[in-house]
Amino acid sequence: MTLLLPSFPPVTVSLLPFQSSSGLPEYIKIVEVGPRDGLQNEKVIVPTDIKIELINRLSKTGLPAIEVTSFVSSKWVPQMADHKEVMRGIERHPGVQYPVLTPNLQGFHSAIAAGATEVSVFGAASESFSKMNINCSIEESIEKFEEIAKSARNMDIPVRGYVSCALGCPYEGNIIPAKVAEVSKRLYSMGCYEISLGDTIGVGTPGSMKRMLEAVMKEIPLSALAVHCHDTYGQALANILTAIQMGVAVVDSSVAGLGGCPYAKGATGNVATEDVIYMLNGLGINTGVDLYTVMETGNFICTALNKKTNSKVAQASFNTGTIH
Ligand SMILES: CC(C)(COP(=O)([O-])OP(=O)([O-])OC[C@H]1O[C@@H](n2cnc3c(N)ncnc32)[C@H](O)[C@@H]1OP(=O)([O-])[O-])[C@@H](O)C(=O)NCCC(=O)NCCSC(=O)C[C@@](C)(O)CC(=O)[O-]
Repeated sequence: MTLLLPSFPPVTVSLLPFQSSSGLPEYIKIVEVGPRDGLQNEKVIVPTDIKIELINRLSKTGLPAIEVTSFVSSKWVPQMADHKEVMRGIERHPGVQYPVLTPNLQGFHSAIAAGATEVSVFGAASESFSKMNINCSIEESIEKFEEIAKSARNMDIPVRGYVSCALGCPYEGNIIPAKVAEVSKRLYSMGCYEISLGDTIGVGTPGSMKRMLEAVMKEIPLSALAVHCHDTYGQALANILTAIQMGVAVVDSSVAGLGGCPYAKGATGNVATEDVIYMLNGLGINTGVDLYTVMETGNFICTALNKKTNSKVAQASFNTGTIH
């Protein structure tokens, strides 16, 4: 596949582990969700070899975690039907985590059989969204996640937990921070090592992010929190900055800003990994990720999908042929 990237010198990513703006984390872990969240909503089925190549390229960027696929029903999310092939086909790089989504024990067992070494359960702070997304109530979902957590513990498999609709729901609108804190606490108590707070439909603002995090931080250590922002209303970077100013040091993002949830109509892509890295580089925060290689990878997948990147940084770099 020909890369259309203009020829500019590889960007020098500043890796300054001890130099960060006052009060901000020195290192931010980026969890790349492009191969899963980024692709799950694509209408045309992406060939399995493209998905595998996307993940292999992302593995060479310095990203510490890449969400690979979902072990969900292919009737619900046809794009993820090749989960086994993708999981088995990727090259695994030392030091990179490759989590996959598992909604129930059936998905967990298939994931482990296909070679998964980390799983994520995905709950919600909205009853309606839980029902629409995984066909059960929040309470029923917790029971299913507890079964996964128990099996995972016995097998030494780390479990990450998502809480969707942390800043708003496509069906119920406003979600109170106390509900987000309650669901987060239950996931954390069952053994999820990290709770990723999802602004599923990208309606949050720095104000609502701050109020929600204040509530969750009363229940869960800051070190176990991540934010997962969609950019529907153009607030994602501002929301992430708010979260990291409050001490959150794990950020989910998607290469080229791909993404959207099939059960959250109208929600656009996740915040672009390129844009997050650019902002963090500017703040002197170390991510260990090479921006230029991520941009090349974004170009690869956008070419394969025949779509324009949602990353403002990649767009600006293509337009000007340079990067700052
Ligand atoms: C959870 C289910 C499966 C329940 O779906 P269900 O219909 O209630 O399941 P069931 O247990 O009644 O079983 C019905 C059929 O599904 C099969 N089945 C049952 N479980 C599995 C499984 N794990 N893998 C494969 N197949 C499965 C099962 O074998 C059976 O097959 P049949 O006998 O009819 O042929 C369904 O609702 C589902 O697959 N939902 C997927 C939802 C999804 O993937 N949403 C997108 C990800 S969440 C997200 O994007 C948000 C996030 C994480 O990014 C954060 C944010 O932005 O907020």
